Amino acid sequence: MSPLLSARGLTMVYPGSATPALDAVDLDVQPGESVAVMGASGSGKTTLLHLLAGILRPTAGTVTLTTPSGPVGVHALDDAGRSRLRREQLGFVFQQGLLLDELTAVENVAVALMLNGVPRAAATAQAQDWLAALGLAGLEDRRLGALSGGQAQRVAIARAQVTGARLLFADEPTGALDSRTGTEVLDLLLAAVTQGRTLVVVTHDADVAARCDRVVTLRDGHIVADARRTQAVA
Ligand SMILES: Nc1ncnc2c1ncn2[C@@H]1O[C@H](COP(=O)(O)OP(=O)(O)OP(=O)(O)O)[C@@H](O)[C@H]1O
Repeated sequence: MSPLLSARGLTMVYPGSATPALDAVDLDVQPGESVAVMGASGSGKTTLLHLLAGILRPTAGTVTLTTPSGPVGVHALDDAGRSRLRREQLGFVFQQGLLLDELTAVENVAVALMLNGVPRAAATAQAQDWLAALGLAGLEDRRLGALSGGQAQRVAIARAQVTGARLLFADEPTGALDSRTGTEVLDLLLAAVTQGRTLVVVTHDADVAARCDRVVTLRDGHIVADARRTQAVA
């Protein structure tokens, strides 16, 4: 099977820094797998995620995403191209950043579709369906700022999937949650994988990593381990 995402020689040297945050990393992500990215603080996890997802452009190396219309060299796209690719092809579950406190739950999800040209009424209907599927029926019209952390992460998971994105990126999705709520949020992310999506998740949490198909470990900008589980744990 050809990879959904393929990085070669991926290198990032931040301006003003003498050492690379990421150093010639090769990584293939297969469709339908869940990949946890682990490593000590400062090892390059978020940098890798941001390069794979076209949030950052690498200093050197390539990132190739297989899309329905063919392979795309993410590294070679300009800012507008990467922004469009993220909007149309990728889903993000970050601790903060994409969701707006002053919008309601349903508006936060619908806006992802509206940015891709879907009319408001259709976008709202689809957003409501996703929120209901993720256990937020009845909370659609509540402002995001008035939701709990776990509820807000459910909104983020709805938003990440409503556009039909096949590849989801999550950065510490359970980091700010108590363990029970964290488990529920992880259950929902892994359910997306069961339904055919692909997940790359940066985490410090060994429990999260233990439930992913594969664990990639970074140290000082290098991949030092890449372990695949042979059997899924229910
Ligand atoms: N915008 C930036 N400018 C300069 N250096 C940066 C920037 N972002 C990250 N770095 C540096 O790059 C290295 C990798 O950082 P990164 O955030 O990718 O690590 P991480 O493994 O995600 O860490 P954490 O677990 O603490 O979030 C670190 O040395 C960090 O200080």
